[in-house]
Amino acid sequence: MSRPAGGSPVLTIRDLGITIGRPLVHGVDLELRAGRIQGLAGESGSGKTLTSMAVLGLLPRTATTTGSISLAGTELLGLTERQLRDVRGRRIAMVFQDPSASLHPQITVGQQLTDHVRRHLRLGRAQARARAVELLERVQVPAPASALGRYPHQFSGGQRQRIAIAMALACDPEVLLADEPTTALDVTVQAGILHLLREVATERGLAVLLVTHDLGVMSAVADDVAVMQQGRVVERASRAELFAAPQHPYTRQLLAALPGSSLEEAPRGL
Ligand SMILES: Nc1ncnc2c1ncn2[C@@H]1O[C@H](COP(=O)(O)OP(=O)(O)OP(=O)(O)O)[C@@H](O)[C@H]1O
Repeated sequence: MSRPAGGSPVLTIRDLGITIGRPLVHGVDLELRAGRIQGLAGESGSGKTLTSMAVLGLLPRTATTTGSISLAGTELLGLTERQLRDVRGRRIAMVFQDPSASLHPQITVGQQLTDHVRRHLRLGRAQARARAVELLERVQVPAPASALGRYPHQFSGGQRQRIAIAMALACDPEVLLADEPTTALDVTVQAGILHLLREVATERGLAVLLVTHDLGVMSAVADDVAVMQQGRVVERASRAELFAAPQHPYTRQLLAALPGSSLEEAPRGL
């Protein structure tokens, strides 16, 4: 598949509004670019997950949306469920906080990976198996060929998240949505997963949206960061700018909460 050049826009969100009973997300603009990691930060309830669910067409039926979400020129808002199924998993993949959300507990890892690539890429059995081994190798799961015969619970949490990333990469998507992908993991394991996301984004020209409440995670890998508060983007900047000179009081407050932050003296309760 031909890939957009590094840095070119892949997914554009314009003036996104989401209402579920009441307005919850207001006028969000975001641009995901090939090979770059766009961070979306903000405290619990600020609208990060709703924004990424809108991209996947996974909002509750009672939700109404306004604005535009465009994937390489195709408008996603308003697609039928059938059309969305073609986009989801194949062109836009996702990784969640809990890898179990993407892995079936009673089906071997090999079966899940090969089913996924056979369904979406129409590969034969042997080709699908070769692709599964290659994917597990890429995400550095040890002994990939024998890993195919094991069940998700036979792996550690960090390895399970690597397998979930392999599933996400299986169909060579253009966009990866990662919602709190390291929140459930030990700190030592977190760094490895973030490093892997960084590598695959760069080598595959993948446009990544990294949703997290944790600015420590953000500072490790995001190229650009948008900060949400109460359903709005209140600040956007490159990672370097955001951490060196946060402009919005809410961003300063989030940064001050980081352990070892030099902003610990920043005003609170804003
Ligand atoms: N299905 C729903 N029906 C009604 N309100 C919802 C629904 N889903 C989310 N909300 C509300 O929308 C707001 C934003 O939620 P969202 O899950 O996007 O926040 P978040 O920033 O991702 O937080 P968290 O990190 O806790 O997931 C919250 O006030 C939440 O209560």
